[in-house]
Amino acid sequence: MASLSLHFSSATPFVPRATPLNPRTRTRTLKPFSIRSQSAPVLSQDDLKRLAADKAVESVKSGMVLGLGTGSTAAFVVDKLGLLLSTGQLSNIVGIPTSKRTQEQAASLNIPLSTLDLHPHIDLAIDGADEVDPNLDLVKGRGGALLREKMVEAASSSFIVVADDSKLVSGLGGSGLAMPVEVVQFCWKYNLVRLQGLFKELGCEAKLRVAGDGSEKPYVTDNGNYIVDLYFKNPIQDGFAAGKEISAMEGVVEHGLFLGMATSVIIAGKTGVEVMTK
Ligand SMILES: O=C(CO)[C@H](O)[C@H](O)COP(=O)(O)O
Repeated sequence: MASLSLHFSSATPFVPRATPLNPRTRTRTLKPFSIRSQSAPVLSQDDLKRLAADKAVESVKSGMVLGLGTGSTAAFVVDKLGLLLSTGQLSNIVGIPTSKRTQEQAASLNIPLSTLDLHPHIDLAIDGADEVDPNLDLVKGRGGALLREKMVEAASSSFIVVADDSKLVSGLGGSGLAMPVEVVQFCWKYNLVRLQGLFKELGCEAKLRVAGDGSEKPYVTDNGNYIVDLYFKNPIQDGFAAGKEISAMEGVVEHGLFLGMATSVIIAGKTGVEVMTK
């Protein structure tokens, strides 16, 4: 894995510099930049998300078919695309949204939209993530859009992930937050119990996601399914094996392990923006 770092401050311009191979991670920082700085600005988490989003949108060219992700970071990407289209800095873009939420946001910004049926080959998808490990493998879907996200991102020639540095983990499932599995409504409890049993040794607790509107009603995805959230005490050792076993369960529609899919990950942290590539 290689990475590109942008260290920011209130001063400009960026000044290219060389970085050595990191012996611990065996990664090299590519095309790095440092900055003549006085003091670093204080950035909120939303600032970081926007920085990552803006950096990713630099890869968008007029005429592209784009996968539009879901979530608060992806929403900054959609906002920026809307702005660049409205000012004529981009043109002839077609967006394939990964959720009804994103579809509504993009439509409100006059971004032309289409579907995977009409555009089965996507040039570039940009989306957020819930966890990013050192191999650029991901957990996604805490926003509930994992099925459409996986379909759209799998159909994309490039997939750029945008996130703030709170999403970095050393092993997937290691954040202690949910790893979602989309299941059909029919006998969801049967699958919840089976999923929990599958990961017994990782101290897994499985919970049905609720709507979050104050009621105990289940959360229903854009595809009419439920989500079982898996909480792990210990990280998943072999994501591919885990994904295969989850997918083999009848009634499981999709899981939130996005393995070998990201072509690069843009991470914004308090000290800069890092672009990690394989
Ligand atoms: O997978 C997702 C939605 O299904 C999101 O990309 C993920 O949850 C990250 O969201 P956010 O940018 O709001 O932290």
